Amino acid sequence: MAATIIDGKAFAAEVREKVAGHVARLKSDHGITPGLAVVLVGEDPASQVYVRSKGKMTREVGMHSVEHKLPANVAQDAVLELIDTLNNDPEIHGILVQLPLPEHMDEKRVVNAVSPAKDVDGFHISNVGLLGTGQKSMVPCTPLGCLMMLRDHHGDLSGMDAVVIGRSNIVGKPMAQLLLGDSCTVTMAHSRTRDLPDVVRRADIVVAAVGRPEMVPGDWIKEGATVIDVGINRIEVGEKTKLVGDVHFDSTKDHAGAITPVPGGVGPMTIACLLANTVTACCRANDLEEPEGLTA
Ligand SMILES: Nc1nc(=O)c2c([nH]1)NC[C@@H]1CN(c3ccc(C(=O)N[C@@H](CCC(=O)O)C(=O)O)cc3)C=[N+]21
Repeated sequence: MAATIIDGKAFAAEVREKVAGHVARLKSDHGITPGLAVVLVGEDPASQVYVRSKGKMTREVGMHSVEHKLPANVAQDAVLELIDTLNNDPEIHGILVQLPLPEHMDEKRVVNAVSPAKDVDGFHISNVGLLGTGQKSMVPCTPLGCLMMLRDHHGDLSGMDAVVIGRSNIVGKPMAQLLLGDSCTVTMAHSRTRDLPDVVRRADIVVAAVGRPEMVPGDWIKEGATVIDVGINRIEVGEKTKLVGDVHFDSTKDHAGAITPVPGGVGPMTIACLLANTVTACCRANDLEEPEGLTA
């Protein structure tokens, strides 16, 4: 059976439209404009592209958008100072520090300097702990976007067998927590997992988040399973480059139940969830009821 292609691009546009509605309501009813600050250190061209598209979409939904670009050789203390200023700025409800940071910086220290209430990436240890204990938190954007697509496709995920491939702090681990929260039976697989193909073959839901182009072949995927491909890998094909996921799409698309494409799957949802998290943070900061369906 041919898989349903889960259109992350269209879904993300719907999420952004919902966000725009809440932004309009916050402005008209409360005189509040949600604000997002993005901090970019260094000149990595790929990072610059993401930051630009984030800024554009932030403005499109009517939010206040600020970008801080710092040179790669900036002192860590200057970044910490900027974060402190943003933490205390009442017009800013969300702060994102683009990762990775240059080598000379202590990434944990910088990430944990962001006020947990404004931590729209959900990377601060307080938010990690809250998510891990099932308490209200800021939820990392990529796993949140994956969860939204899974809920939309399946409704209830309860009792489903989910395998997450990849154990990163930004995707794999929080993804597993969210799936557990929705009562899946969760297996975390990684580079040392024995018999990875057989582990993946059990899964009703496969989330691939390893960052290795097309490493999951179609014959690892159970007939009818749902495949969420988090990988965004740029590979060379002859003279050109193209984007591929962590899953080999062509060998999977004919027997999976559903699959997210790359591009146009998880990526656009990640940005939409960043905007959703900013609205959520803004509502919480102002003791207003937060929108339904935009958080875990
Ligand atoms: N603190 C932090 N938070 C992040 O969320 C974060 C980060 N740092 N560092 C960099 C990565 C990367 N990232 C992407 C988001 C959307 C697309 C996206 O929308 N991609 C398009 C394709 C874009 C293209 O054509 O290049 C797609 O998949 O359809 C890609 C990559 C967020 N990141």
